[in-house]
Amino acid sequence: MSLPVTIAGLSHRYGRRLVLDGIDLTVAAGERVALLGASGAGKSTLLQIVAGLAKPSDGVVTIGGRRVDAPLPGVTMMLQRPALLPWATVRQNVELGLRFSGLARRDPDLARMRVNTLLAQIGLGDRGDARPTELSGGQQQRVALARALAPKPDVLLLDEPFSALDMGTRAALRADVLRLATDAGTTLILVSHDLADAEALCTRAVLLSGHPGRVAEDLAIENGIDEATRGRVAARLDAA
Ligand SMILES: Nc1ncnc2c1ncn2[C@@H]1O[C@H](COP(=O)(O)OP(=O)(O)OP(=O)(O)O)[C@@H](O)[C@H]1O
Repeated sequence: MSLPVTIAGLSHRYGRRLVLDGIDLTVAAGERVALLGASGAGKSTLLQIVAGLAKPSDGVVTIGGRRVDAPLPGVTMMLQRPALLPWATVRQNVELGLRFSGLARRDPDLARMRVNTLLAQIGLGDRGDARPTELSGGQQQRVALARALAPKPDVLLLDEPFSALDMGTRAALRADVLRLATDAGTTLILVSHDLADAEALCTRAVLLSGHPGRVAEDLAIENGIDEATRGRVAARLDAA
């Protein structure tokens, strides 16, 4: 299942500093949207609020009609650094996603099968017993992706998940995310300051201008973008 995300009249302050101002944004069920903006535009703050990890100063976020004021089941987040448990195996790290969802307890056989399938899909079918430290950075990020996708989330939130990776690994992981998210019809919100990430994964790009972050442009990108738009977006992303 996939669910719509609605952000209405959202503003956020850290202390007295306004970092997000009057954000209105609706992401349809199954839609894949990139949130782009220069460093400090408030992208991560907005994603954390959508994840229920922070409360906005003003405004409301709903997912599937349900108001978000704490993390909701069915919503998973993947960060720039994989944050795997170093003492647990690759398999146990992926299973963790299912413990939170309750599937591991309800149906251990199905849970085991799902973990095996995911490990095979990310090319680590034979590394389930390895520790994260025995894997490369790209492989660790794949495990984090498998963990985020294991509970078959309705909404997947990605915060710069590719930025620590080299170009080859980045392209491969983007392809993994795209395949797994489209197969499941997952609603996806990707935070990035890289237009190429957005073009690889998303059908729509929302640009935040900075200080405070406001929606500056909302672009359909699924059929590519023209050079003038590309230049304008690049200039905005470079603006610190
Ligand atoms: N916990 C915090 N306390 C105070 N200020 C914060 C906190 N987190 C972020 N900020 C500030 O809020 C603003 C927005 O930060 P945020 O991390 O959301 O931006 P971003 O667009 O994700 O940036 P980047 O691309 O560099 O990660 C920045 O000016 C940042 O310094």
